[in-house]
Amino acid sequence: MKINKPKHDVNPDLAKERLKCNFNIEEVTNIIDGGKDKTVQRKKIEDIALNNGASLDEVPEECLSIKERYENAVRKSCVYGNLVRNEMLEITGIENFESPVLRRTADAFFKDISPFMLHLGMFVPTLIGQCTPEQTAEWLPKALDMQIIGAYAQTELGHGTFIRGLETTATYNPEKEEFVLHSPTITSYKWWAGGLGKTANHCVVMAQLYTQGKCHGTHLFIVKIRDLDTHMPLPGITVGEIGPRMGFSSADNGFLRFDHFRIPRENMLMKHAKVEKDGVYVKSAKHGKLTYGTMVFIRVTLVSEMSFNISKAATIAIRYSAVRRQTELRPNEPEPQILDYPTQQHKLFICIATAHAFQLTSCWLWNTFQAVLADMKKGNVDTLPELHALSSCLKAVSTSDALSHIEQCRFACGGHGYMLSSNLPFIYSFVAATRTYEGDYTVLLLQTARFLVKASEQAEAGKKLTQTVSYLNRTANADRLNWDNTHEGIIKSFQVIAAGKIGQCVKSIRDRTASGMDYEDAWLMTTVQLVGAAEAHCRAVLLNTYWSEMRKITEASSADVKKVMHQLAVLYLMYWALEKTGDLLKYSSVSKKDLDELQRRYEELLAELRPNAVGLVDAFDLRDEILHSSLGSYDGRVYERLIEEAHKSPLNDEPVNQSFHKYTKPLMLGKL
Ligand SMILES: CCCCCCCC/C=C\CCCCCCC/C=C/C(=O)SCCNC(=O)CCNC(=O)[C@H](O)C(C)(C)COP(=O)(O)OP(=O)(O)OC[C@H]1O[C@@H](n2cnc3c(N)ncnc32)[C@H](O)[C@@H]1OP(=O)(O)O
Ligand SMILES: Cc1cc2nc3c(=O)[nH]c(=O)nc-3n(C[C@H](O)[C@H](O)[C@H](O)COP(=O)(O)OP(=O)(O)OC[C@H]3O[C@@H](n4cnc5c(N)ncnc54)[C@H](O)[C@@H]3O)c2cc1C
Repeated sequence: MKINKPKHDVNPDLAKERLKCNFNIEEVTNIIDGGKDKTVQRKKIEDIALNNGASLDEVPEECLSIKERYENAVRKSCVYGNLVRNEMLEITGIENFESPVLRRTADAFFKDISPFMLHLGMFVPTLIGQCTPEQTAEWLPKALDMQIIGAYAQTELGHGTFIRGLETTATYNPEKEEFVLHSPTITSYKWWAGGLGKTANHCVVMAQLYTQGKCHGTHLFIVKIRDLDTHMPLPGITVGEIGPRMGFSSADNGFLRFDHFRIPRENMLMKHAKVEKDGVYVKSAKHGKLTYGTMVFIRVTLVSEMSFNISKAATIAIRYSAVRRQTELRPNEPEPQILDYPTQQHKLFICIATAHAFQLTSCWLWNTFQAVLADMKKGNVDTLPELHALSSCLKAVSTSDALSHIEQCRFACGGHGYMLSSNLPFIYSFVAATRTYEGDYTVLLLQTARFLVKASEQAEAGKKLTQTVSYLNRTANADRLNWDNTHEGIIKSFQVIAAGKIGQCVKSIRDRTASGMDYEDAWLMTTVQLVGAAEAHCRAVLLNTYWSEMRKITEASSADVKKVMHQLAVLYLMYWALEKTGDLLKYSSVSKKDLDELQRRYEELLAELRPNAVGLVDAFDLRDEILHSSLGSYDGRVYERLIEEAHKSPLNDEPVNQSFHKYTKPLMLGKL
């Protein structure tokens, strides 16, 4: 397999690691990609993206000023967007414009983020999901062809989570057949939308719809905010960038204020509800939350996005750990590779397993999402609540886990991991945002908890539940599970933990209402437990899905690949069992002896996986251009690259910085 042709000789330690690998790397790559043909397709697309010199930066992007960074990112986005439009979509098919493969190639162009990301990431999906056929015909081709560039402006300065509390108004005027968009307060400024500040000329806006003197709640509108020729903001629009932030530094997150800004009636996105010419409001949707569809879609895609980010961090940290040597174990012996330390393996091997767990779960979630869309096309919205509950908890837990694993990867690289040239800080700050955007962690787990409490009550009433909560039917009357030290036993114990926690929440709410509290207060008082219950449910889903999908997907694999994939999944089960020993002790008959045995097996498994660690991250097949890391390149020439990157610092442009003459010398001479 032709990958990552090294420019230099490979670091000898890394070369030795590759000889130790005892499975076929390409076979695992094919599994991750979803099949051999998909690997071939991905490589073809990567060649198109990466053989284009425009992705290269002469000066590292982090060394540029805010303006230069943005301008450079726009330059690269245009080249990249053009490649997507003219060459890559021909290979994936236009319907796959958001394929993870395209997403992956974007990383070769942007260490941080493209100002166009939200155009493809949210604006286009909103047009696809919220327009009537006529509206789709009007706007979608222009958006896909980049003739119009859009943002998704929902969040306001005063409200992000509570969508019903948004203040922007869209008031219908039947005489002119127009909506008037207005921002009535300072807190109603649209805030945060990616690409809105300087890049977009259109945006989708979430606003409270008023017609015939009545408010009908939040609806979506497409709004042209800038002149397409001059790019000047239109009269009635105040738009700008919100200022520097922790990450997302090469994009332009924006603010937007409307001053009685008029748009045609046809600009309301009318798939699920419409306003007739005379102002009559007509709702066609069978479910009240279909205007939130883009968020559900993005939550679903974020699970695969997290797998990708963990795989990048794990590749960097494991290759580095094979090269780095530190501390004598015994006098006069060579210092070991830090990858030989079990504590290092504990930090890192879970990252490989988690990347696989999230990848397989994301494929399964994607299929569930497609099935729900198909149901909805037939007018059946019954499966939506389960999808909402699933996508909410998987988004929350996958982003949160990804963040802590990526931080562990940085810790695993010691001081060098703190360097921007390692790329770990970029990956970390990018993923840090995902825990908040598209629904904050706690808020989304509480959405799942609502579903679980209802499901638990239905199980209690003897109703048969849907697949992801069917364990509540089986465990409704179980108190403590008899511990069974098998893989299936661990998965079952997580289902029992989830059932136990949900049951405890239901009991707390009931006890509180019985003692006179109203339901809202009883719910509020129980929210700490409810978040824990939803997390436990999510862990049960993740463990079960990873295990069963891994077994399915490796059915036809070679024995060595089957073995290593199996080892990773077992590691994942054991890691979480050991992380949650308190819960196991509470909800199962597990003993101290069982837990000691589990710990011993876990430590043995780390040692068994050790020879395959580099092979496993090579199987992610992340080209150097995508990794952007001085520590994680395929050739492992870590120290040479660190020195090379240091020389690129603008502070090294001259031997003496002018500040010496201006400030330091006068201070030294007492002349300041
Ligand atoms: C050219 C270069 C390009 C380069 C790259 C290209 C590739 C890019 C590809 C991919 C990358 C993608 C990147 C994405 C980047 C995203 C950036 C960030 C964007 C944003 O953040 S947008 C804003 C997101 N905002 C939120 O998520 C807000 C969170 N809040 C909510 O979702 C809701 O308000 C709520 C769920 C918390 C509560 O809503 P509400 O008050 O209205 O509802 P409730 O009363 O609580 O519930 C009532 C009822 O409804 C159910 N419900 C709620 N939501 C949904 C839903 N979405 N679907 C179905 N049902 C829902 C809820 O459970 C209740 O049910 P019950 O009554 O209990 O039955
Ligand atoms: C990098 C980035 C990009 C973004 N891009 C976009 C974009 O393109 N378009 C867009 O519209 N928005 C965007 N957002 C906004 C984002 O969607 C919101 O910030 C997010 O949904 C969280 O809402 P909030 O900021 O109002 O947080 P808040 O809701 O104010 O949360 C603050 C704290 O309060 C807690 N909290 C809030 N409500 C509850 C509750 N009911 N129960 C318990 N705890 C609660 C939360 O858990 C959190 O700890 C972006 C945000 C970021 C960081």
